[in-house]
Amino acid sequence: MSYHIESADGVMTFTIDRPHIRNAVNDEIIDGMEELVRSAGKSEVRLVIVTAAGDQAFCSGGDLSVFHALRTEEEAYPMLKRMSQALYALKTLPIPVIALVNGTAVGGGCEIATACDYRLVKAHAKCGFVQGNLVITSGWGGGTYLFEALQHDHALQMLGEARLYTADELETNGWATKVIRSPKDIDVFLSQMKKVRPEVHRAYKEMAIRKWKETNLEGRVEEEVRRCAQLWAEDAHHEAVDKFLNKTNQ
Ligand SMILES: CC[C@@H](C(=O)O)C(=O)SCCNC(=O)CCNC(=O)[C@H](O)C(C)(C)COP(=O)(O)OP(=O)(O)OC[C@H]1O[C@@H](n2cnc3c(N)ncnc32)[C@H](O)[C@@H]1OP(=O)(O)O
Repeated sequence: MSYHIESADGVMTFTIDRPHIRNAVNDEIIDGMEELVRSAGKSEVRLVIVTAAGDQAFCSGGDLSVFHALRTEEEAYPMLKRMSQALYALKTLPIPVIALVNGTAVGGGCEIATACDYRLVKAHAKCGFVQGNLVITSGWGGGTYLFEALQHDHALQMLGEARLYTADELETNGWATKVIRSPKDIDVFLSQMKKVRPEVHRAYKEMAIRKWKETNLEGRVEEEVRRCAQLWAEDAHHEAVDKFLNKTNQ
């Protein structure tokens, strides 16, 4: 199984489990994300954690060895759309959602983390919206969410530079809620949240969701998905992915 969903004490944890391929997202993980957002709707769940197996990677984005078979805009769009819908559902869950970024997050991995309310980033993790190196944009809604989360110039810079940022840089630009230097830091963060009753967290999350609905967040994500699908079909994108898969990009 490429993922696990566990529940304890009102906390539902989704773990991507493909460490050999840096926790890249395949169709099964998209199934899992859909299962997560369905299950997390239950009233006994008070917060969600999204993380991954091992300490090397949180997620390396879409599994290029699988999704490179999608050649045209018409073929790429359904995959991008489906994951974007799962992440929109994750983002608009009526409870806090925490990305526990246990290692490197790139491409769609950064999009998953950006769809969450909080990003707890382990000190050794490097993260970046590297899609530009593949001559595409973000395509799961993460670019749109980044403009919501960060000051405009910091978001545009992170997307446009297409490079890995250190955890300290991510704290400075506002992407990391907190840099995790020891397991105790996670416990402190969670116990502070648990001191406040779940209905209060829900009420605050409703405020954010109201704003996102009023500003047509879903429609803006759809534009992002469509633009990415167009770029996906270009030769320059396929050549860049060929280079990555054939290890000839250095
Ligand atoms: C599809 C949606 C789109 C979006 O909307 O955003 C995307 O997500 S596009 C994908 C963007 N992702 C990338 O470009 C990731 C590229 N990967 C890397 O840059 C690096 O692998 C890493 C994540 C920085 C990790 O580096 P390192 O620790 O040095 O590991 P390796 O590079 O040796 O990787 C180990 C192994 O895993 C394979 N791998 C890694 N990421 C992917 C991936 N996204 N898809 C497919 N395969 C991936 C890599 O090829 C290695 O394979 P082997 O050599 O066969 O062991």
